[in-house]
Amino acid sequence: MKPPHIPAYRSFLSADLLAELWQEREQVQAVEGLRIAPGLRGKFPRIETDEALQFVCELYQEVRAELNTVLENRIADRAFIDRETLACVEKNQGTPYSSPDYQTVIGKKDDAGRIVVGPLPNNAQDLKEIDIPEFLRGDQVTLFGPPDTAKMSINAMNAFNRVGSDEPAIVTELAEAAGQVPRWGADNEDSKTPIMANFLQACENLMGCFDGTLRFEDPKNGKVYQLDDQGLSKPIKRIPGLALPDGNHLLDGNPLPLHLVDFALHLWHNRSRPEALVFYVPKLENEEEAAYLKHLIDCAERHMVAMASGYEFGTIKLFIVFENPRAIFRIREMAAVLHPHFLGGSLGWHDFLASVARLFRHDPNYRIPVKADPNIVINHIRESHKILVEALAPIGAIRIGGMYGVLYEEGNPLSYQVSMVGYIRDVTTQLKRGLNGFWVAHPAFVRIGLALVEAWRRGPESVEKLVRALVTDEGEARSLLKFVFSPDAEGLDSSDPRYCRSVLAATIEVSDVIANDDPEEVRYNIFQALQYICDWLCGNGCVALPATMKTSAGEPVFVRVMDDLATTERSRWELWAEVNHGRVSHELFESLLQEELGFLKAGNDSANKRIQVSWQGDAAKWYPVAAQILRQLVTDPEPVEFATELMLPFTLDTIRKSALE
Ligand SMILES: CC(=O)SCCNC(=O)CCNC(=O)[C@H](O)C(C)(C)COP(=O)(O)OP(=O)(O)OC[C@H]1O[C@@H](n2cnc3c(N)ncnc32)[C@H](O)[C@@H]1OP(=O)(O)O
Ligand SMILES: O=CC(=O)O
Repeated sequence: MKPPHIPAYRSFLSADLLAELWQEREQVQAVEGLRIAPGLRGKFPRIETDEALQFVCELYQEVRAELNTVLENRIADRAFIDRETLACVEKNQGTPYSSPDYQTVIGKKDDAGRIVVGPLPNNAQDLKEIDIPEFLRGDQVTLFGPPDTAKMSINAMNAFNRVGSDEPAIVTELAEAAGQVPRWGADNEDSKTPIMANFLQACENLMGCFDGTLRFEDPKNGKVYQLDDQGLSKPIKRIPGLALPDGNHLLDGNPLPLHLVDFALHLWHNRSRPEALVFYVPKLENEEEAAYLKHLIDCAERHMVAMASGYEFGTIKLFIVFENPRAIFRIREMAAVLHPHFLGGSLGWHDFLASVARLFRHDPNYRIPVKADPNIVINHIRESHKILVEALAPIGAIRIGGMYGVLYEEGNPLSYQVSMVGYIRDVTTQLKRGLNGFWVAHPAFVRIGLALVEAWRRGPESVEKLVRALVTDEGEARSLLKFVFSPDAEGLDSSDPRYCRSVLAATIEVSDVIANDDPEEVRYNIFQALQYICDWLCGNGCVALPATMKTSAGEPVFVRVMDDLATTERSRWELWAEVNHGRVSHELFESLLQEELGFLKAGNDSANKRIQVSWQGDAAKWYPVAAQILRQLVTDPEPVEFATELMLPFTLDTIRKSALE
């Protein structure tokens, strides 16, 4: 038997499973050695053409050795991080967590002399000025969402024109006067269940967005969805991270890389539209990984130029999501490697905190900020935003903040108010830091976001007028305005020995919102993760889960919180740390898991605890699987790095069919 092309993929798809898949996949006559899941080509003949598949496979052959090196390095680097962290735990005996002498893996060198986590001593090399294409200049108010359905894609494209019936006049005035259109982060990553049909449908929907033909008639109510004539969002496609294989396209028995399949199919079909060739790249870790990406793009563009279609080198443009704790210290190096494709980057907090928690998993003193903390962006993502701006502003690159995900309940004024207060706090904080934009989860926040940026540009009078229109309670508005016009929270100076830890939000001893091991916090994380994983298994990678927040007077208010794979990874690493460092017993975890499963199964909502993902239909079959996956994620002493290592097989048709029988 031949060795696998990319052994790291075996942790997602076992050798036995791959052998089975290989037998049932259908041979593509035009491409030697390529087999595809039955039915896919028939369903998506426009996408899965012979020529496109030929291009995917040639590109893969050119880059696979380098990709393999990157993924093998990740494994070696994880092992180094874990070994060093355990050694630090020994050395730190008796040293308080807040002490400047407290040691971590940051700055430590491996046998090859590489600093695995942390800044390089000499990262001031000259960077070239970034040339932002005309169509991407301006404010970067970005709606995210999966392009899997035509309806959602059209709604995302038309977000600017979605004017609520009760939109305040000042929002209308500012949003229109801004002269900007939203961006749309067309997400093929954390808000999506990676079922191949979803990717191919998304590819087709995006083509329809670019050529203006996408249309949908909702069979439920006859409503027709089509693209507006003006004000359309600019789509930027987020491809999956490097770690994931694609079990649907197998070359000589090996799964192709999912990011490569998604990237190459999109490029192939949109090669004559430069506006379509802008991508968000998630979960990249350092300049070595950026070099792989550069190689992939160089090879891909060589093919494009050779086809003599007028294609120019450098057309592909990239935003990097600096959400990995290693990447945040290497922004300049990554920008340099990715020239001339690099446009800028974003930094949210969900994935960032989840991967920081993974990094520090063996340090029992490390505590992740709790999800309910309303000040995460303000207090914990402060230094990382500062680093992003300091690295990118001098070269004119675009810097984008993170996602605001607290949605209001329609028709509930208090819920609207609480959601707006959080939104305005996060947005104005990010604008104070010099960011050019941010992400939102739902179209209802797009025009308000554009209006906020325009008001900020105009000055305090406009900001106050807008805030008062959005937050009508006098007390709330007053304290919000005080916050908005105060300077940003103080951070640590970069000469402080704890600075790099503070960049990673790794300085918190106990959350002032709720302790991580409080049974209510544990219960919340279980309740959230069970519903999310179940919904993911059903095929919906993003869901708004019910939650309660408080007004500034302490009154509980019902809201909906955007949950995706990143927020669920955050929850499970928090649970893992509490259980594995012995602050929450296995028995307590298991009994809360059983109670939450019982609550979900009984389906009895209460006033302050509502169920979003009902135990019905397919979900009834997936809930027990979700519970087993969560148990494994939380209690395994050597947990998988990505939850998808356990979940990916459930995206494959054969396994889905037998699970649902
Ligand atoms: C941490 C990270 O990685 S962030 C990036 C990943 N996360 C995301 O991309 C978030 C994407 N957001 C979403 O998927 C959705 O907004 C959810 C799941 C959170 C909520 O969805 P729903 O509960 O269906 O929202 P709701 O019922 O309020 O939708 C109202 C309308 O807005 C539309 N809508 C809601 N969210 C979006 C969106 N993100 N893009 C486009 N349209 C949307 C719906 O299609 C619906 O349209 P309709 O009025 O024509 O029927
Ligand atoms: O990817 C974005 C995040 O907030 O995580």
